[in-house]
Amino acid sequence: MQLHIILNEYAGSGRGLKRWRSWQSILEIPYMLHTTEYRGHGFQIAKQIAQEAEQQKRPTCIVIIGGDGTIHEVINGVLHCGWVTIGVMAGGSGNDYARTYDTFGSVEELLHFIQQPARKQQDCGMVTLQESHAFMNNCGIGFDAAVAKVANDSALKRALGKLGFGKLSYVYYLIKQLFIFKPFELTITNDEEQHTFQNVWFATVCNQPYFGGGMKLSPFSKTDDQMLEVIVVHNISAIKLLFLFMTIFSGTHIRFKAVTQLKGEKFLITHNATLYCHADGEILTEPNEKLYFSVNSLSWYATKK
Ligand SMILES: Nc1ncnc2c1ncn2[C@@H]1O[C@H](COP(=O)(O)OP(=O)(O)OP(=O)(O)O)[C@@H](O)[C@H]1O
Repeated sequence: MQLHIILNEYAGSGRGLKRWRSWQSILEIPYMLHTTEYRGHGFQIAKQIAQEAEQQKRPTCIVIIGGDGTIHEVINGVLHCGWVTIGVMAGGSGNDYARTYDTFGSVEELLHFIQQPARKQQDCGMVTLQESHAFMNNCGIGFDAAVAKVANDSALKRALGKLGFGKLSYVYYLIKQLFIFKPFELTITNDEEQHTFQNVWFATVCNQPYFGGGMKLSPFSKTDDQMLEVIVVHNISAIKLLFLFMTIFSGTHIRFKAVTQLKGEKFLITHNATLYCHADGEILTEPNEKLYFSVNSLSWYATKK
């Protein structure tokens, strides 16, 4: 099995690079190292590796050292390539992928996989705006995407990240957005049924339970059931929303009236507001008044311990 490593040195404010350095000296098998040089580079590298694996019919493992954004890019590059298996060594800030999917915690675990490869076929969600994007964790519009957008663009996140407190910037921007964000009206069409919600803070479509660095937003989501769940948070004051966020860590928020959960293979979400949209925490820049969601069943392979 050919081994490629895709490293985002900047993930987790340098955590990815630190972990790779501790591995590098003891990884005594052949591998090819690719370092991402810009946003979107992970997709390009992975696509190239998948094309070569396909042409040469060669079993290939790509180990990603990075966070959810890098994983998102790489898996989008290898969808439907049966020759590639994705392994991850979590090196990001939020690491929601690593909370559900198997990851490598040591070089020994990676070597064991190379000797006896075991893998599992996984679903991903698809969101179509002008283009289609796959997401492994979740894709959402509204308040959470607005927080991600301002935090990711901020100098504060970079400064706190260097000190190891990157997550604090999200808390700061979350509280700030509570006073700025304007709830909106949203319609979800699912299996011929139409649901309209007023005063929506956010709507997130989930392929796995975790979101925002460990919040159990969609406790019943599974990555191999060919289904997606959408969580809508609506009709709640800003202060109560702050308390609701605290209950999301344990997954108990779904008991509240302000939280609606729908399950299906397909959803159409429409709105007329000006909103940000994210997929696995990466901001999508296309217009998003109409979002088509579907599940792309068993479309990629993850390593299995
Ligand atoms: N050399 C680079 N310079 C700038 N940005 C990069 C570079 N390489 C990758 N990126 C971008 O960095 C962003 C963040 O990466 P990633 O999500 O892996 O880390 P994180 O945000 O720390 O982790 P998490 O998403 O788990 O919180 C991604 O959008 C990725 O495209």
